[in-house]
Amino acid sequence: MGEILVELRNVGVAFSAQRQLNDNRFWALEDVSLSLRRGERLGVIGRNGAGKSTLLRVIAGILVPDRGSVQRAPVSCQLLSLALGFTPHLSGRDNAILSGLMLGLRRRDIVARLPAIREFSELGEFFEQPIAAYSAGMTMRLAFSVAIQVEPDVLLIDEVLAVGDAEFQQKSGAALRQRMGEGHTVVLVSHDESQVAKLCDRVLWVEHGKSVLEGGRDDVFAAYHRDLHLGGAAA
Ligand SMILES: Nc1ncnc2c1ncn2[C@@H]1O[C@H](COP(=O)(O)OP(=O)(O)OP(=O)(O)O)[C@@H](O)[C@H]1O
Repeated sequence: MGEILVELRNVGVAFSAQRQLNDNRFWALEDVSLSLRRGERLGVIGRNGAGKSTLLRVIAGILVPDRGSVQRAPVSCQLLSLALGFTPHLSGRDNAILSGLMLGLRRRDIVARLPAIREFSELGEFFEQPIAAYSAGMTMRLAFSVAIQVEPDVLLIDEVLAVGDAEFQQKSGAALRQRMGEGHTVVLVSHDESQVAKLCDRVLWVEHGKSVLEGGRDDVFAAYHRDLHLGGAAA
């Protein structure tokens, strides 16, 4: 087994906006523990609002938990999410450079990869346009192209693969499988079970901010389906 890259112990995250509305703090994550090892392909499943995106942000180091602990080896983590990351008034090219810089690459190394990023994204002239003009699908193409070329140690994917058209979905899925085959570490949040089944071997099921079950893909899916069938007894 690979070394542990990120370890979460009994992590909880409360959001301040909802904290101010009433005295009961709202815990988007209540108690999640997880060890992510090098080369692992982990899927995260759970119903809407279960805390999956919040969990990815904790793994990425964007959110600092309000309780519990996070230990991270010195690795670069990139979060692919439509909800954050890009600066709207900058072009695709400049956003790609910024993303690379934030991942710790040297500017000249990022610049050397720009042609490949542009080509993979298939954005053409839009690559030079402010991304405020992009559709959700185009933003996803840019984010995915940067991630696949910049090669973070840990790639965290939040529901973005479903946004592209069928052709780009196939291409990004193939690139991801190749990346995974090379031993890269990936965490994928998705409601698309076939996507998770294709790309991940281990699955974490999260419900109401708590980890319910973590293990082999088939076992966790079987338990999740039993629970859905019973109307959410585990939740
Ligand atoms: N910035 C925020 N401020 C306040 N509440 C938030 C914030 N982000 C998330 N939440 C709340 O935390 C809970 C968990 O949200 P999260 O987005 O992590 O769930 P999810 O499992 O990814 O959901 P989905 O499957 O619908 O994308 C939800 O109730 C959500 O409304």
